[in-house]
Amino acid sequence: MTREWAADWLVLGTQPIGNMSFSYPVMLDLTQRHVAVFGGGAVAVRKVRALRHAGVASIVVVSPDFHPDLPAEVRRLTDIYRPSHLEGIDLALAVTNSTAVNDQIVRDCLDRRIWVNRADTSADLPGDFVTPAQLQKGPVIVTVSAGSASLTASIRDGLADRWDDRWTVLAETMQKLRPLVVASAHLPPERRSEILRRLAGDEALERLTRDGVEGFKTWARELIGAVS
Ligand SMILES: C[C@@]1(CC(=O)O)c2cc3[nH]c(cc4nc(cc5[nH]c(cc(n2)[C@H]1CCC(=O)O)[C@@](C)(CC(=O)O)[C@@H]5CCC(=O)O)C(CC(=O)O)=C4CCC(=O)O)c(CCC(=O)O)c3CC(=O)O
Ligand SMILES: NC(=O)C1=CN([C@@H]2O[C@H](COP(=O)(O)OP(=O)(O)OC[C@H]3O[C@@H](n4cnc5c(N)ncnc54)[C@H](O)[C@@H]3O)[C@@H](O)[C@H]2O)C=CC1
Repeated sequence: MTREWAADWLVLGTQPIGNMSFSYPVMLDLTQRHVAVFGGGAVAVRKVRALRHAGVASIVVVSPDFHPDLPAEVRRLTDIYRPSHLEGIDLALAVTNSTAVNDQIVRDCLDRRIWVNRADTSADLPGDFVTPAQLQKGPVIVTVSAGSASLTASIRDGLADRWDDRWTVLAETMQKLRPLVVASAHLPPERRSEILRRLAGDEALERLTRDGVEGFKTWARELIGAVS
């Protein structure tokens, strides 16, 4: 009896959690893009902070009221959502506390081919993307999407605890050295690939452990210098 119940539970457990149709990860450059956020509550505050951190060209928040923590620099439009607010917008976030309004925003964005996120969930009108949890370590951004906000954040925190600080040093070094390797036009492509692999591989990690950051950087410069 217990085993049958357990088996049923396991079968249920294989169903997708939440809406897992958001399955194509991208990293967006929004520095030339115009974003509209509909709703001015706590979720808007979090999303606006992340957008500002990403250097978005312009953000407008449209809402009848605004949370006190909403960044002061962001443009505010005291109004309820209207389709005319979508003019000139590249990306929209439907974060009002009304399912019907969020539905309408998603519909209007689909009609206009504007990419849209919604903070609540809907099977019929899910929008185009969800915002994952993120962990930033120097130039490295790790994102997590698990189909449940709390699980997503918890996995992100688990990854943060397991972060190897040597990866941050590798990424910072690679940011400087990769352009030099790529610009070495006289090097055969396979040699360039080999150098880039060595700068990112186990040997690089071992050098960092053994020789410290400065020793590693000297090795990396020599590796490039020897062939350029
Ligand atoms: C589908 C998605 C849509 C989207 O927003 O894109 C969505 C939906 C919903 N979130 C809800 C609740 C909460 N979400 C958070 C926090 C975060 N939520 C984020 C993403 C997403 N949330 C997308 C899925 C991402 C994925 O899994 O792939 C994070 C990762 C990124 C971000 O948005 O910044 C950010 C991490 C912040 C961090 O960095 O720690 C907190 C905690 C807090 O507020 O402090 C709570 C309260 C606690 C709880 O309930 O878990 C509810 C129920 C609302 C209700 O009760 O009605 C819904 C609706 C529903 O599930 O139906
Ligand atoms: N994705 C996520 O991480 C989370 C999502 N949620 C969902 O997001 C929704 C919003 O959450 P909160 O910001 O905490 O709610 P909130 O109640 O603090 O804010 C909602 C905002 O929407 C505005 N609004 C209402 N009707 C509007 C309209 N027609 N046009 C423009 N703005 C309008 C309100 O005036 C208010 O400023 C919740 O109802 C919930 O479904 C909630 C928590 C986390």
